[in-house]
Amino acid sequence: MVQKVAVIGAGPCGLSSVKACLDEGLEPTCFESSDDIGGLWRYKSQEKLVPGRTNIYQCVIINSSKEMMAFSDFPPPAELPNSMHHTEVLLYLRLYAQTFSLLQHIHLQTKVVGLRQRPDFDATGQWDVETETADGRRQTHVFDAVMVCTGHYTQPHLPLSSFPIESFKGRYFHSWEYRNAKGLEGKRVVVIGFGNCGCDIAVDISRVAERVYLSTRSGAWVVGRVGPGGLPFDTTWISRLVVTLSSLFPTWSDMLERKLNEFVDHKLYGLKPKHVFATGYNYSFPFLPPDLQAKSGYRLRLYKHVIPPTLAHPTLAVVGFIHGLGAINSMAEMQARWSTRVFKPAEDVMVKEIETETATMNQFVCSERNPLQVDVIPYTDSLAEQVGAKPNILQLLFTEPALVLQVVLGPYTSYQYRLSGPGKWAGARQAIFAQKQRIARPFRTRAVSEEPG
Ligand SMILES: Cc1cc2nc3c(=O)[nH]c(=O)nc-3n(C[C@H](O)[C@H](O)[C@H](O)COP(=O)(O)OP(=O)(O)OC[C@H]3O[C@@H](n4cnc5c(N)ncnc54)[C@H](O)[C@@H]3O)c2cc1C
Repeated sequence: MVQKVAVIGAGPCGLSSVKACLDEGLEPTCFESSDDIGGLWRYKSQEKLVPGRTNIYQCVIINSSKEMMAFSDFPPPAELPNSMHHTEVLLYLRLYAQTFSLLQHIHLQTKVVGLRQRPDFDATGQWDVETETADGRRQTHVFDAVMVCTGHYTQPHLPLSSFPIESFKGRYFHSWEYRNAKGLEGKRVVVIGFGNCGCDIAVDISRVAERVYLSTRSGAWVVGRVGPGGLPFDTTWISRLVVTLSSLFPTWSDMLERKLNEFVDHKLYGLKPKHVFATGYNYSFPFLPPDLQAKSGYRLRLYKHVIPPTLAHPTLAVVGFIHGLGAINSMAEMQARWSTRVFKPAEDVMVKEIETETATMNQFVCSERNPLQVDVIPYTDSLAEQVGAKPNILQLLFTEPALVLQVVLGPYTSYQYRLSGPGKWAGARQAIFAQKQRIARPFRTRAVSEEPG
């Protein structure tokens, strides 16, 4: 029977996994390679960047809302703004960890360097987890189950093979390295990539640079956080503007061969540009057994995006390795709750579902560049249904009409998944109306923006 669970990583997904284990009466031990919790949400200054670790830039503000980022049983304090700065997300995560006494289960500066099925895995489902502490001490521990919560923004994807970059004399770097616009004052900068990071960074640099070009392969809609007159958002069609050198030319490589030299030779603008590659990330699990590795750019073959279907026991869960429109936290929290109560249908059932789902998503949402996408609500609902936590809107309509209005008309939040079934939180109703209440906890702890990495 599963009792001892290793949780790898103490970012948002690791924290909610530790909590899910505790809720189910399991014994979690969380290994975190850095010296603090918070994962991606701990901003590190340039000199503290460690290859293989997640990073954010100084200006990161969440791209959803604080209610969408909330865990289902922990509404963010009313004092926090709707569009939280990364320091406030970190604060929220610290409060979450403190409130549910998660810290005592976390071993900091302890990196997982190996994960192997034990020789008697077919009988026991157990794993050998090899860890290394900051002072180089290695240890192997036996666990009944493992939850991998290591994030996936650690390995910058630099598409240099499409760029004759050797002939480019300006400076270039990936958004992973970007901290702030310092050093870009008065420069001409090309930001390549039109995702969240690309847009954020282009805006940030535009405050000090002489000119910023944002490069995209295709047009897109841009939705502002606040529109004119305080309306919630404003939409602007970004045509294939300058934005893009690549739109001037059919392919990216053409673009660089023909245009970059002009930049570099100062013919076009008379200044060397800088390039910021906001071109996404590769992913891998360096410590996983080879048969469970996935090729970058491919969807992992995981049942419910969590469990490898081919293992004799469902004792390995990958949490938070997907994304969709919205926040990761609530989806990942549901994955954690689901995997701690794991059940295992026959292998062929899992494989069939993976194939059907992959085909559907490839048709509508995913691409080779974006293979981790899911349809958030149906996906989270499907997990919730299996742990008995899917909200029954019809029933709620009679018992909690105000709540239904919030669930149906309000922002997509995770509170609705604590309304019934196991793990039901008595305060879920209050959580829905969290904006109106204050949390009786010291809120103004240290707002951390610079931390040791
Ligand atoms: C710039 C940027 C902005 C974002 N903005 C948003 C947003 O607004 N809203 C949103 O929902 N999401 C956003 N995201 C996505 C973000 O990744 C998730 O919100 C969230 O941080 C994922 O949590 P995680 O726990 O999976 O990973 P992480 O936060 O990356 O944490 C992983 C942890 O695992 C540890 N770890 C890794 N390997 C090991 C190992 N071998 N042994 C031990 N520990 C290990 C790491 O040190 C780290 O602490 C953003 C991402 C980026 C890059």
